[in-house]
Amino acid sequence: MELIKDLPDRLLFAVPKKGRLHTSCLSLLEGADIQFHRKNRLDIALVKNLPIALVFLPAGDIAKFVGEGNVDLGITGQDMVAEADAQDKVTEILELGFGKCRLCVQVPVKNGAASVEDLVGKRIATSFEGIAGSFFSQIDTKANNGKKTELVFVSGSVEAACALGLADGIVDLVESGETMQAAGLHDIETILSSQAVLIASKKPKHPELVQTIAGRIRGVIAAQKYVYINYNVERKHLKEASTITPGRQAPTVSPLENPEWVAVSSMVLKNNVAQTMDDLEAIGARDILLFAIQNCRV
Ligand SMILES: Nc1ncnc2c1ncn2[C@@H]1O[C@H](COP(=O)(O)OP(=O)(O)OP(=O)(O)O)[C@@H](O)[C@H]1O
Ligand SMILES: O=P(O)(O)OC[C@H]1O[C@H](OP(=O)(O)OP(=O)(O)O)[C@H](O)[C@@H]1O
Ligand SMILES: [Mg+2]
Repeated sequence: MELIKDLPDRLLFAVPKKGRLHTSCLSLLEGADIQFHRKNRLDIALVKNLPIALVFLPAGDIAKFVGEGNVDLGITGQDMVAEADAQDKVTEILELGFGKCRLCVQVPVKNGAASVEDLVGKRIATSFEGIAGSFFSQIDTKANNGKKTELVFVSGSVEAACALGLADGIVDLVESGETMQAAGLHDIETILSSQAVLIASKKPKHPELVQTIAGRIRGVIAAQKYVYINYNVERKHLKEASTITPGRQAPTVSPLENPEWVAVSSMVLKNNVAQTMDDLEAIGARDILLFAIQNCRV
């Protein structure tokens, strides 16, 4: 009760209460120094060091709450935003780099349809009724043979539907493809690609705090993407070095006691860093050091 009384003054931030996005969201909140204690079974937690309350909701409902302005901020999948038909009702602030997957039309490998056009008039099992519905209504219209594809709603374990005789194809998420393959299915079309996103209400009640949190989370994401590199190189190779490590604005160049040499430091993308170090070595750079970035604002 004490808790509910406190809510009106706080920014409400919706976070998936379980499932695929939950753990990554918690580490993002930790990285952004959003401190809270969640009581057992309680879906609301007051943040200790900011006027925020976290609301733990099913990922599938978060776009709706943000879109209607019930909460100012939320984290969910882009697929969920599309399924809630909320793309125009929310502002997508930031892609978060986790929860990456594709929403695909899948059919049995053995004797399944060869294309989505072959599924016209047949049955499709899915938990994405909105997206699959508009996708197949377009396919039906194009086919123009009077047949309508039938959607069968299932809330989970969608891949089982074909083997159980419930459907001729499914629309569901694929990440590694393991679940799809294990069920004897393969994908014949990708409807959309998705990842987790930070979304905000179009009319937030606490616009300044939205910016503060967005800035913090942006910093955590950037820190995960970049590393900091430091090396010495002969001044005559500085131009090539600057091309290899251009940094976000420009590399920092510091003089050394030996005037023919300079020290260079720069932020570089983590996913390409081995190649970057190879390229630096190839132009004679020495003492190449790599540092993790704990947090940043860029
Ligand atoms: N295998 C996956 N790999 C990556 N991201 C995924 C995967 N499955 C789902 N997601 C992402 O996570 C979001 C939430 O999915 P999740 O499976 O946690 O919820 P759910 O299926 O509604 O509930 P639950 O599976 O807990 O009953 C999806 O909308 C999608 O954006
Ligand atoms: O390509 P993969 O890496 O195998 O991942 C895809 C699976 O992950 C999700 O299911 P989840 O585990 O959430 O189970 P659910 O069917 O109960 O939602 C999704 O619905 C797929 O079934
Ligand atoms: Mg799931």
